[in-house]
Formats: sequence, C-alpha cells, structure tokens
Amino acid sequence: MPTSALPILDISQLHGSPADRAALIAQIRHVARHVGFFYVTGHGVSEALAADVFRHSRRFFDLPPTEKLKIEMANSPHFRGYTPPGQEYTKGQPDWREEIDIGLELPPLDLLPGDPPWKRLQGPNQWPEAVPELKETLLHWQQEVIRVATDLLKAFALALGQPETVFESIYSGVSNQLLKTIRYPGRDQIPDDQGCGPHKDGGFVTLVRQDHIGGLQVQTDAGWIDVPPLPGSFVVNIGELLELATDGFLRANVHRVVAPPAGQDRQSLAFFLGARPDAVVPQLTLPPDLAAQTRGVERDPANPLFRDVGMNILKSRLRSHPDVARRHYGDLVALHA
Ligand SMILES: O=C(O)CCC(=O)C(=O)O
Ligand SMILES: [Fe+2]
Repeated sequence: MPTSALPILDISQLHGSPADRAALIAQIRHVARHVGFFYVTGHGVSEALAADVFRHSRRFFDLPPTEKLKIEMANSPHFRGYTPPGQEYTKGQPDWREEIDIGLELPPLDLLPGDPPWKRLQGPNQWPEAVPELKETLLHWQQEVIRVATDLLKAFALALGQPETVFESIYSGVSNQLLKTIRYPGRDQIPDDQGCGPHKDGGFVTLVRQDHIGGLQVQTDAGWIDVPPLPGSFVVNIGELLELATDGFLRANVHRVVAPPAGQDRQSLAFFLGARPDAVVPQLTLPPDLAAQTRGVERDPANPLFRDVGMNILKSRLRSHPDVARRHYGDLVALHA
C-alpha cells in the first residue's frame, strides 16, 4: 500500500470528549489551511454498503451503451443521469470517465416567467431499470455521506472560530447535494490521460471514496502529489463555498484524476456538500489571528466565483455538460463559456 503525505483525521472525535474535540479542531485548522486535502476515518459508514454501491455501479457500467443511454443526462434539465466517456468537460477538455449524477430526489418546481434559472436544477433523478438495486443503494449512500459531510462542515466552522451551526441556514433543507458514481477507463481505451482535468469543486466540502487503483492528485506549491487509496477512508477537499465564506483563508484545492494504466479501470464515488441555490454565501468574521492570514478569493477570469449559490452551481454545471446546456439552457449562453 503506497503511503501518502496527507494527514488522516478521525471525525468520530467530533462526538468524543472535549479533549478529543479540541484536538480534531486544531488538526482541521492546520491541515485545511496548509494542504487542504486529507483523509477521514471514524465516519461510521458501513464497508458493506460501500461494496454494494461499487458492485451495483459496476453492473450498470458493464451494460451496453444503448442501455446506459436510456438514462442519459442530456435528457434532464436537472443535470441528472448518465454521462458517457468524453461528454463531460473540464476547462474545455473532455474527461475520459463515465458516470451517473444523482441529486436530492424531488419533483421539478413549477416555473414562472422571470424565475431565476437555477430553479430548473430541482427535479427527479434518472435510474436504470436494468439495475434496480442501484437506486436504493445510492440513495442510502447519499444519506450517509450527507451525514459525514455535515459533521465535517461543523468541524470546519469550529476551526474557523464560529458556532458549529454557522452554515446551517444555507445548507439545511433543499440543498444542491450532488453525488456521482464514476468509472475511469484505462489508458488503452482513451486518447489521452485526462480522467478528470484540473479543477476546484463548487460546494463546501467534497468526500471521495475511491477503489484500490489510485489516480487522484492534488496541486500543491511543490507540484502535483498523489492521493493514494486508503481503504475505508474518505478523501476530503475544500470547495469554493468555503473559499468565498473565509475570504480565501481556506482555498478550494485544485485537483485532477489521471487515467488508470492500460488494462485497468477505476471506480470512485464523489459527493459534493452544497448549499441552497437561493442562498448567498455569508462572509464570516474570523477571529483576528485567522483574519490576519486571509489571502482573498482567488480571481480567475476563467472561473469566476459567485456568492449567489444558484449561479455558482449553474456556472459549473453548464461548463461541464455542454450538451445539457445547449438543450435546456440556450437562454444562458453567457455562462456556458
Ligand atoms: O474520482 C475522483 O477521485 C475525484 C473526482 C473529482 O474530483 C470530481 O468529480 O470533482
Ligand atoms: Fe473534484
């Protein structure tokens, strides 16, 4: 098993003794600021459930393309369903992975003229009839990762000198909770090695469960470093909402996935803890010692960050899925990039 320079945090300490809690918070403050990527253990998510989610996902990916395309995302104005390899883009370059995107299972909203465009994001998921077990296992996984990610966000709030509930009003209720079950084909099956190109994630925090193959990398001052698989753990990284809320005290990490070696493929489950699309990201007042270390929000003309959560979500969804953008959001070309 390869070892990693990245720290391992035990999230169960959040519910432990005051000393455990204090130790966890100190650790989060340090690692979030210095590397921003870490592993989480002690989360209580069953290994049997993880194995079931990977197994049923694999059964889906093994289906013929015509069967998978029955739930193709291009059919969904809500960005739900299956994306074939090469159809998702990062910074204009195709990602060589296939995936199903799942959000909260809700009916579409009744839309009125003049409603903000992000109201189109709410709606049902698409589930494959050929693998009926996938719906139940993925919705169970979704509940579990929401629980762990919410705990982590509380720990982040404490580490930022805030009450642990400081973000609750903007993530509770109907939030943009995105789950992806992903398969990366090996290099013998694709034209280059971009499994997923370099990017920041849009939510508060991301939890990734990876299989044993590896390929996830994070950008640091010292260059790209590997995030090798650590069995039973989640990989955590910081998203744009925490960068905005802390005026860059925390930075959303740039990361990527390089395609697996020839003859292999990789599976992962990525979960992005989001916020309500109608929310505006608050600017936290940090304690003076932390405020003195803020770096400002990174200004990247190629990736503007919006404080309006709904616009921030739409920006990244439209850019990643140009087929959905063209078909369902033709009125928003300025955001397509
Ligand atoms: O598959 C992974 O390990 C990470 C995927 C990722 O970074 C993303 O989907 O945003
Ligand atoms: Fe990511």
